[in-house]
Amino acid sequence: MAKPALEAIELVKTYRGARKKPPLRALDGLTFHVPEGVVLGLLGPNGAGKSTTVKILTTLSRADSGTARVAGHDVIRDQDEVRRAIGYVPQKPSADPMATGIENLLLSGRIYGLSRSDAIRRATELLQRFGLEEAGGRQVRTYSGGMQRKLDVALGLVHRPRVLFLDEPTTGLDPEARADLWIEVERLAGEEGMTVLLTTHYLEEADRLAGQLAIVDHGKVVAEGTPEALKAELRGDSVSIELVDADTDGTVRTLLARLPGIGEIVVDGNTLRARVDSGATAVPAVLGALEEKAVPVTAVTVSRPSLDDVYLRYTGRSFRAAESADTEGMAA
Ligand SMILES: Nc1ncnc2c1ncn2[C@@H]1O[C@H](COP(=O)(O)OP(=O)(O)OP(=O)(O)O)[C@@H](O)[C@H]1O
Repeated sequence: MAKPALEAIELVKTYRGARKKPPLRALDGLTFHVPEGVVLGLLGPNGAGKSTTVKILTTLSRADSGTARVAGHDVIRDQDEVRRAIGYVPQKPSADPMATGIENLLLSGRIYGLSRSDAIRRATELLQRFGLEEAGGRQVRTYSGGMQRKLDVALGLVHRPRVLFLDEPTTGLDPEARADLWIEVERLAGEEGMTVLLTTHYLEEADRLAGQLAIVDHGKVVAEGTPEALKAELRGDSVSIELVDADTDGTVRTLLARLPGIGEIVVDGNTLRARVDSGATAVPAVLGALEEKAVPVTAVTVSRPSLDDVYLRYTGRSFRAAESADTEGMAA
């Protein structure tokens, strides 16, 4: 088997609680192994522990326990080797907004020890590759969000790293800019054999880009595999029922649970989701039962298993519910 380019073994990280709050265990035995040339997607809602993992693997933070290796180097013992082997594109923009695109790239190249002429060559090459040739001479503050993000990724590539870390690379981008970056990430892994660790809370992004997907929940990897394999493990169909009124007393849930071939019923506001052996036979039965009890329904949809269903299976809640629960938690 090929040597893993990335390894995280039983990582634990606890943050001290702010002002009388209890300590927070951000990572709770997180483990994964990624072969060279693979895009690992770390998928999880806000607060799942994705950024903490990236910080530990990029030597910016230390785990309380566990080990991690990047390109064969230990993140504690061989920090310099790890830093040389990696490119890191943080969540927040990293380019100097007052400098031009080319100035940012040149500075980065010089910091990584390239000669002036090599730095110019590399900067020109990267501007071209990311379609930023024309904008290269302009101050970065005049760039669109998508252009800034492309420059951030270009900055992470100046020294030709073997492993690239992209922390939520497309958050806040419009669909077109997101699609552009997806193509670029695919090219890096496909044509250049680069190993990429990408964190995301977009199911669609994980589905499209991840050669290997790790679903992270409460600081642990709860499911791992290719998106296709994870979806294929779920047999049958998913049924989603939109009710006019939320099922606050659980009547509808109980009603559905009695029907044959229906399981894993989850209530999410006005929506009930369930797994069924066959959508074609389950839907008439569901509609009949609801009609009998005069429960008004807005819509019923049947779909093949999605990553959201995979998430639901392994965490017991839908991805959307996990995201909004976390946002509420943060606001409290
Ligand atoms: N420096 C810190 N001090 C205290 N708590 C922290 C710190 N950094 C992260 N946390 C907490 O640790 C948990 C995991 O955070 P982390 O940023 O790793 O999650 P994430 O999955 O990357 O989320 P997001 O998608 O929002 O970036 C969260 O509850 C977060 O509030």
